[in-house]
Amino acid sequence: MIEKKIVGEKAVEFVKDGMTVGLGTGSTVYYTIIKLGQLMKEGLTIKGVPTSVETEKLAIECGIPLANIKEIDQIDVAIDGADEVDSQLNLMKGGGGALLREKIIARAAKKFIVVADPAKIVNHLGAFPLPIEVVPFGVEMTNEQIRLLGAETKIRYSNGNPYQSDNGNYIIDAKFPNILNPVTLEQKLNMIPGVVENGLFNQMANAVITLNAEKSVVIKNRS
Ligand SMILES: O=C[C@H](O)[C@H](O)[C@H](O)COP(=O)(O)O
Repeated sequence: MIEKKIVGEKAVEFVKDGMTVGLGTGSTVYYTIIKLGQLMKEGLTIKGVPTSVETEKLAIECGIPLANIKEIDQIDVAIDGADEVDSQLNLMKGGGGALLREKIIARAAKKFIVVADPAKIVNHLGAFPLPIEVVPFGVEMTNEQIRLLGAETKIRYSNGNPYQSDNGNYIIDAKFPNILNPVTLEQKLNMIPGVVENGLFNQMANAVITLNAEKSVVIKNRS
């Protein structure tokens, strides 16, 4: 999709020589990673910190050297996609199942930049089911606790088996009605035993790169 390519490529402007860069997961940041690979051939030097096995493979294919996660002293910028972005720049993420590593890297980064085609921009989060990473043990009980918060839930499946994240966990997709208070919901979900992390990234994005109605690139900064 051309919109994803435009916003994905624009994000490389936040990357400067010598930086350690958090590399998100998905079909939008894909274009950022490809572009960074091209720029490296022209002399840019960076190290990447991938948020998934899929992104790790892509970064290697693109010739981006990977930082050793145990030795990183700082991540200068992390760039990632989103499934939804609200007017406060709160995000819903995890459609691709990578939310846990993505959240760890985004939190550690000095700057977190989001690339989102215009279809991702919403007034309130919640049209997209919220991905929640849970440990496999007792998944039905964890699922029930999430349901009690008012969601319709589904354990995510892939090829007839529960989908497993890169961390060996399961994902529950939880359809809440409009999420009017994402901060409270994020906290409530993470208090449920068995929940590892959820896909609400509240007040984390420093900027969101998207397109306006005229298809021009706009950068929304969090106030
Ligand atoms: O787990 C996946 C990630 O949170 C993605 O960043 C998110 O799903 C957006 O992906 P895409 O750019 O493919 O729409």
